[in-house]
Amino acid sequence: MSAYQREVEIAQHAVTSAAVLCQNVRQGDDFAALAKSDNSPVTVADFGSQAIVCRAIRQAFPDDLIIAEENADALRSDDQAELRGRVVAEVQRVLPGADETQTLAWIDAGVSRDAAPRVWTLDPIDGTKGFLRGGQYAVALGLLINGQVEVAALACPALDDDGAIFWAVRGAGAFQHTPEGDKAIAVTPTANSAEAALCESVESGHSDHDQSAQIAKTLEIARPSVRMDSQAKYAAVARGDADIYLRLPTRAGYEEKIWDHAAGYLVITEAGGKVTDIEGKPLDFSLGSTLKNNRGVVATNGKLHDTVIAAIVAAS
Ligand SMILES: Nc1ncnc2c1ncn2[C@@H]1O[C@H](COP(=O)(O)O)[C@@H](OP(=O)(O)O)[C@H]1O
Ligand SMILES: [Mg+2]
Ligand SMILES: [Mg+2]
Ligand SMILES: [Mg+2]
Repeated sequence: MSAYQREVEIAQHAVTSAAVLCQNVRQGDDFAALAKSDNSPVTVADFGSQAIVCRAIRQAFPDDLIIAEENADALRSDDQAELRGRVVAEVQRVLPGADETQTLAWIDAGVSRDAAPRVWTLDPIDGTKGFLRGGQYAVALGLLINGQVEVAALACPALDDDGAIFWAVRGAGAFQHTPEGDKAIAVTPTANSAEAALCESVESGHSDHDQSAQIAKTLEIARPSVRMDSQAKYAAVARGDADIYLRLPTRAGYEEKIWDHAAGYLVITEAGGKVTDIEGKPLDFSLGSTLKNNRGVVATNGKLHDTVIAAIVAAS
């Protein structure tokens, strides 16, 4: 039996169920968002997905901690009774018999923020803006042991025709789930930056598009950059659809959240690629909920990594 076999099974199953909930919501006629205190959106599906995944982890590994993006505070308030009811109803479509008290408690199982020897990190919907605009989004789950990402499960429900599920175990490879079984995935062999495909966020507030255009020019990249929401970008590089993912800081002081990167990081790394910050420093997942020792993120097929970092240094 390979290491973390049970964790992989639970994680894959959890993100798959959560992806069903998200697609159910997206296929409905109303998936309006609530604005959080930082003005970013959160939807019925973000809450529902977090409930589904946290419940699965709680059941299988009752002692594990979970650092997840959302919490149930807003849902508990009297003026959000309607939203709360819709979240519970969506959870019940996937888990018949679930009640309101359980649903809110499952969501709040993800409120850990501190580092721990064994802790999961969950983004119930990464790319909520993509989810809302009909673009890409992901359900991203990672297991950190002593600050290292050991297990990842990444569901991209809007990728390909029927969605795609990726998973990885440190030292054991990265895989895409298919009806015929799990298929190992690998990055491209591209070593000439002029032939590379670059991807970045759709949101210019999340990653500097002007600077990436400048870097693409330095690297003589001929193709226009592919803009895509969520950690689907990590999956794209991991399976060779793209060669480079740039996430260039738009404002000083923003700390990247671990749930935005842990799963994608392991999937690319195990597919043969490389992930660092914009200075080429390894991402440090050992510091709690943010990557406070890093700035931005650069993911590549590995072969192009040093060239890309050099181009970023030259551009800044
Ligand atoms: N100023 C900023 N810089 C970088 N990332 C940011 C940001 N503000 C928000 N984000 C993050 O960007 C994520 C989406 O990434 P992308 O733009 O690649 O799709 C958001 O995840 P959520 O959608 O889970 O909130 C959010 O955590
Ligand atoms: Mg968010
Ligand atoms: Mg996110
Ligand atoms: Mg999110």
